[in-house]
Amino acid sequence: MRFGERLVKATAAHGPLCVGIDPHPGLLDAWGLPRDASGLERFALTCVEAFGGHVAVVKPQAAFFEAYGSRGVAVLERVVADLRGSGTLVLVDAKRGDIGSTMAAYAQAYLADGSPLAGDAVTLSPYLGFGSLDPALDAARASGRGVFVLALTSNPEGSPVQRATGPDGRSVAQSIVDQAAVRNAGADPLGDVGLVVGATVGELDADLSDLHGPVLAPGFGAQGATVADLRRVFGEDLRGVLPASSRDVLRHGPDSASLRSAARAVGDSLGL
Ligand SMILES: O=C(O)c1cc(=O)[nH]c(=O)n1[C@@H]1O[C@H](COP(=O)(O)O)[C@@H](O)[C@H]1O
Repeated sequence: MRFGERLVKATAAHGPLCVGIDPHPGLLDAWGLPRDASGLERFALTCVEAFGGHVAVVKPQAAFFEAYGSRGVAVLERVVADLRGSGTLVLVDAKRGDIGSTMAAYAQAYLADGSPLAGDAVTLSPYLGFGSLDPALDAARASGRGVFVLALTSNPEGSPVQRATGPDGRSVAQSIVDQAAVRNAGADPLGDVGLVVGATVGELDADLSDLHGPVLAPGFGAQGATVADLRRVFGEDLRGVLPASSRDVLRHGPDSASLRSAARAVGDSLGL
């Protein structure tokens, strides 16, 4: 089954919340874990126990694993495998983007069957040009996976770049939306090329109505965005929008039952 179809099924069963696994060093401290690969492993596997099979999508943030070298990457591989085994969709947040020929290697790592880092989808950065992502988009299509391309990010530094106007009068963000929409054309109910639009971005000034793809909306919780902000950004119809939260849920650890009920409470607060 294609990624878009699996996502629709997963959100129908569990609601649209995407929970992030972001093992910040400060969170390891707060959970009473050492700042090393063993602490990382305990943290990550507790998250797997808490969320696996209980939320639609889990998003491990690759940088926090890479920080511990090969042992950290091995933990990420285990997280990907265990979550997929539990039936939860895994969005590996690696924000990859490179010239096309190198992009093919990233696509092999994150989007090909048999690769230990390949979850169900990966985040991509389009700032070497949307077309440079083609090898990843092709690989995702071939293996039934998905991608989430940064369009309007949640950080304030993104805005001058992403809202800049190109020679054709469209904003950079709108041209990313439009190119993703071309890839999703004809997909029903949801295509496999998603976008990232921060819940904190305020006025959207981009038209998502032809996207036919999912939208990851990070910034919910710790970065200050609320349910009202989600509605301000996306309007009343939040179909296809996946609000994402990491620290606001993870601060309820290390008890896995408390983490799970925090995720449920945040999910319920969305009223979706
Ligand atoms: O692609 C992302 O996930 C992402 C895009 C964006 O615009 N802003 C953003 O915060 N993120 C990620 O979403 C997570 C947010 O974490 P919290 O602020 O703790 O909820 C981090 O892993 C960020 O890297």
